[in-house]
Amino acid sequence: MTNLHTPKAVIVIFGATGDLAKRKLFPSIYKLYKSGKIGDDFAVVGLARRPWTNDVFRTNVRESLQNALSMEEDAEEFTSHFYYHPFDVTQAESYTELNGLITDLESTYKTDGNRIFYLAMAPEYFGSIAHRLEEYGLKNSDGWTRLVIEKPFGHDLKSAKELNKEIRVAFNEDQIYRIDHYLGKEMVQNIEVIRFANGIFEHLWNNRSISNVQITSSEELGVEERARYYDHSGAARDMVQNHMLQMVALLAMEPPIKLTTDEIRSEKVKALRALRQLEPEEVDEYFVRGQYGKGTMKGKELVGYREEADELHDSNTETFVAGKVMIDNYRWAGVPFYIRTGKRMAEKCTKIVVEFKDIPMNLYYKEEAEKHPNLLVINIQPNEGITLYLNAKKSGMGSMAEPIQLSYTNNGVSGINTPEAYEKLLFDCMIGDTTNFTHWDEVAHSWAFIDTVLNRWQEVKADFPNYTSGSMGPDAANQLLEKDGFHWWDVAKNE
Ligand SMILES: NC(=O)C1=CN([C@@H]2O[C@H](COP(=O)(O)OP(=O)(O)OC[C@H]3O[C@@H](n4cnc5c(N)ncnc54)[C@H](OP(=O)(O)O)[C@@H]3O)[C@@H](O)[C@H]2O)C=CC1
Ligand SMILES: O=C1O[C@H](COP(=O)(O)O)[C@@H](O)[C@H](O)[C@H]1O
Repeated sequence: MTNLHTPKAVIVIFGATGDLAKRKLFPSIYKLYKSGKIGDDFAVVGLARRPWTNDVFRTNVRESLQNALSMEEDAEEFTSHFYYHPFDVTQAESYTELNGLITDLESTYKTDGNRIFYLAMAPEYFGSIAHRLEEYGLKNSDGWTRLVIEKPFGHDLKSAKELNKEIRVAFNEDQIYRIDHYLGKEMVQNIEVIRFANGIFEHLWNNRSISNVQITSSEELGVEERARYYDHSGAARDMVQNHMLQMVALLAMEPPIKLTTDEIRSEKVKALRALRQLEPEEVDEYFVRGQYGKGTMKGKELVGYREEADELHDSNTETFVAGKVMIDNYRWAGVPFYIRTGKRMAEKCTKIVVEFKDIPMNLYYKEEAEKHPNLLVINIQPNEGITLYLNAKKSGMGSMAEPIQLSYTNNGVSGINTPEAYEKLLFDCMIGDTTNFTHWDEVAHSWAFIDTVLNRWQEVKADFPNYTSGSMGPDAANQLLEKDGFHWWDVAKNE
């Protein structure tokens, strides 16, 4: 299966017995293998403390493939590339042994000394692992070495800076792959193409033609098994600082002069630099937080966030955020970007609605009729596609108009939680393409923006719970738009 162009590497997964490895990473590597994107010149080393053997690990990998991909077929050959090494990241001697194991595998699998260190572990270990990889010579191979870091990258700007400093002692910026899995989603990657490969949009993509942009990423799931992590994080850190602001950057950036990593990242950074920094007293005007209470979804009674686990009984953590983000530059002055994300909402859906300004005089609708501005809807998940909302003449007599839709559905429609995004990002990492990973400057600007909101929220206790499970969040999220004369477009997710 190997050909000259398939990348070769030993992939070392720190935290290989954990949830992320099982749900996302193993299925992604398998899909790359099955599609021939990676050949036979690879090995995966799984690290974690529990005393597993290679056989136990391989069984675990097979189970993960069965669960994630509902596959029946035997994956014996694939899993033979997987090796398990009991390992405590806090123990120095572990690293020397690991180096020996990797070196042996490099000669067995002819991976040219290429090494990926994937940190699928709690973030408090990121800095020390990077440091020890350097200290114990694991970076001194004949090939390239890359460090993949999961989120969260810090808890605020200060801690993110400290973490970055620690990592940068051992790795250069171009060796660091900070994962934001939204950047691996097909339709998120499509934002750039829709914008810059279509003359009709680029002319209109500014404050003269667009009245507002709405980005929603709603989840039906609650906090699940992640109460410890989530309660320390909350929706602003978990979703807004990274995924939501990355989507804002892609929608707002200027066209890159070339499709190179540096040019694209530099345009995204410029957009993030232009985010209007709020004064603490402005936060309540621009941002709304929420926490889910009990409710019903699809006929099932659900408990509130505070009842999900004992330690959450008086939690002040937000499970919902809506915000108005302003971008103070020539293109976007005066155009609000509304963002909204939360858990236990009515549906699992991520979509972007670009609302165009009304024409000055519309003779084709009755004066009192509801307005039908043109909308461009980018459906990111669960279904993938674009819909353009236009107005056309009602068939028959007269000249009255009616709203119509032009829709494109992506053929590669994927279900929720498929490993697709990780598959693409892992491959990008193997071929050394950092475009769809977040550069430090993007992380820093996003934290600087969100820190103000979080600091304000820390000062003032919220009146939680304030939305029902199965709803679209607190009323205040609707009022945020209503006071500007807009409303959230409830466009169906299939369109
Ligand atoms: N799960 C998800 O859907 C997502 C996770 N992430 C991020 O991915 C990372 C991992 O998350 P997740 O898989 O959910 O976490 P888990 O808690 O499920 O897994 C943690 C892993 O770390 C290992 N581990 C813990 N302490 C040590 C140690 N001292 N030495 C060696 N191994 C250790 C555990 O194994 P053992 O106990 O055997 O040592 C386990 O394999 C986190 O940064 C998270 O924020 C990001 C997005 C989504
Ligand atoms: O990063 C995260 O994302 C998921 C939502 O991802 P999606 O691909 O299913 O939209 C979210 O559930 C999780 O809390 C967060 O850490």
